[in-house]
Amino acid sequence: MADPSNASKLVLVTGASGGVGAEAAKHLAGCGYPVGVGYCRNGAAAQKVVDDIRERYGNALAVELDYASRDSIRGALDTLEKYFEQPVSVLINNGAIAQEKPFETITDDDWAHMQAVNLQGPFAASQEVLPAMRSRGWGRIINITSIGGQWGGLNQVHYAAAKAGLINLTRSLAKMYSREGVVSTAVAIGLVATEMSAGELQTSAGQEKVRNIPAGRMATIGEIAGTLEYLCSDAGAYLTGQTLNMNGGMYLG
Ligand SMILES: NC(=O)c1ccc[n+]([C@@H]2O[C@H](COP(=O)([O-])OP(=O)(O)OC[C@H]3O[C@@H](n4cnc5c(N)ncnc54)[C@H](O)[C@@H]3O)[C@@H](O)[C@H]2O)c1
Ligand SMILES: CC(C)C1=CC=C(C(=O)O)[C@@H](O)[C@H]1O
Repeated sequence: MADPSNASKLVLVTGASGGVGAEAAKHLAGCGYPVGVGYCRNGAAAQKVVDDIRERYGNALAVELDYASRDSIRGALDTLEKYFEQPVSVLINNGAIAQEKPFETITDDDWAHMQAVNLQGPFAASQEVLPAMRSRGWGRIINITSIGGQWGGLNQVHYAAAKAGLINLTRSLAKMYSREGVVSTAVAIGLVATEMSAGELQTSAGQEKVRNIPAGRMATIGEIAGTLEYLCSDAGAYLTGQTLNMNGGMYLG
């Protein structure tokens, strides 16, 4: 349900043209937050998310944001601040790439690009939003990470390493800024059916992985968005530096 006090808390969801990010953007708009819908390439899909939000809930704006470029991150934040007349109060670092390939064939460029998008991007975006959050004494940085970053990778070791880094970045941010009201958390997803997991889910190994999930199924994007709603709220203020395992029991660490 929409909370009127959320209107003064601008949310930016990166990589929100589809999948988890699009659902998160819509769900949080439904809670009364103004929402920046970040996209990297698919501007038309991001605009559809925005149109849907404007029709059903409130205000949203699509902004191009490529994690591989700090200028792009700065440009997106600038556009949002001008349009909504407030800085970003909730940053959801959701955008990411995946690349399935055997460890022996990962090149230096593959590794560097993976870290640039999946770890350096969230680092830079966090750095850029922090000054305004600190001066307001309220902020949320939520990093979408992966079970791969917890139990290690097999088919995408560089992805798993970047996602592990994101968990540690979350802890460091929490240690440094929670006292000032800027809370940092991570959500580690096990498996959810999106464009990212589509290839893996077509393989017999992927289907076996799903069969072995203790909950008996993958997460839904709605369940992940519901967790994000809690983390954005004031009720979630004391939950900082933690990684929430949205994995149906696949990993219990
Ligand atoms: N799908 C799964 O099973 C699964 C499992 C574990 C973790 N995750 C994580 O969930 C998050 C959402 O992924 P999804 O499953 O919705 O997949 P998705 O592929 O639909 O979404 C990823 C989004 O990131 C965007 N993106 C790609 N390159 C980018 C860049 N350079 N800068 C900014 N954004 C960029 C894409 O355009 C896309 O919109 C990701 O962080 C992913 O790592 C997903
Ligand atoms: C996307 C996700 C759950 C995932 C991460 C890491 C893998 C790996 O083998 O390195 C994949 O198996 C995949 O399940």
